[in-house]
Amino acid sequence: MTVLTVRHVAVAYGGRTVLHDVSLRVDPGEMVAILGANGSGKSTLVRTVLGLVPAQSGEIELFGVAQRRFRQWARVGYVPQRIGAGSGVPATVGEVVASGRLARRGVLRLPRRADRDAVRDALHDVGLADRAGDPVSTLSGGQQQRTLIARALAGEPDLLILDEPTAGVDADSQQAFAETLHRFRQRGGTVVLVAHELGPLEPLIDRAVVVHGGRIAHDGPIPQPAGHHAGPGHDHVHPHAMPERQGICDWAPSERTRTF
Ligand SMILES: Nc1ncnc2c1ncn2[C@@H]1O[C@H](COP(=O)(O)OP(=O)(O)OP(=O)(O)O)[C@@H](O)[C@H]1O
Repeated sequence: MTVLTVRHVAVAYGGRTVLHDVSLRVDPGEMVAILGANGSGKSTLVRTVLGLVPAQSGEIELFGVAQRRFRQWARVGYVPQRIGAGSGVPATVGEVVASGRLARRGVLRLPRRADRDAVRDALHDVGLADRAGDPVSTLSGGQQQRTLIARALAGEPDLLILDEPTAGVDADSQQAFAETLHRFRQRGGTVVLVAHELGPLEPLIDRAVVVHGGRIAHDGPIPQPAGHHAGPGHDHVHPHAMPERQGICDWAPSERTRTF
């Protein structure tokens, strides 16, 4: 069973189509990066998967169930594009992370030991166990982002969807984040990650999907930015041999695209 299947999906905002005939499949345990230039449609794709934006046509399935019939949203953790976890909210780190348990325990039931354990483990996982009592506003941007990731992890999701989680995040937090995702995957989790730069996450990525102009331009190994032929990840994929595909974005697609 696939974790996520997107078939021939189109999405429009106010009559303007921004995703055209998008198909994508994510299998259990995979870590898939969605790459592409600003405005290419990456966030729209994940927001559509989550049901936050309606699809005009096509089909989406989560864990083998059609999205319109899917009810197990607690199995999906989502970290949106940076919103600033502390913006105007006087909550502590521990409170923000505990809010990630609500979908699991229900609003009307008091937290049980399993809830408290999940919050503690998630805080520990992102390296913020000693900051649980601090107001989120006193944290650095990277620590705030880690708080949001801990909130998603506290819900013990099977699928984690992250939109630009490391954008503008300090190197320490990026490294801590990579280790967190590695552990999540070792526990059997599946990850879909929207990113501009992969940085320390690159070794964890199984497959890259490049979105260009609202279409999937590549689905396969991580494309190496043109000119990086001597880089350690270079395996003789030559994007410059495909003039029609050059200049798509920072990520030059390779010819080894995956079809399904
Ligand atoms: N709520 C909205 N209403 C109208 N147009 C939108 C909306 N959200 C995004 N768009 C437009 O849809 C297109 C795709 O945007 P989207 O945010 O999905 O791209 P992206 O690849 O995630 O870009 P970025 O990296 O800048 O977040 C862009 O042209 C954007 O201006």
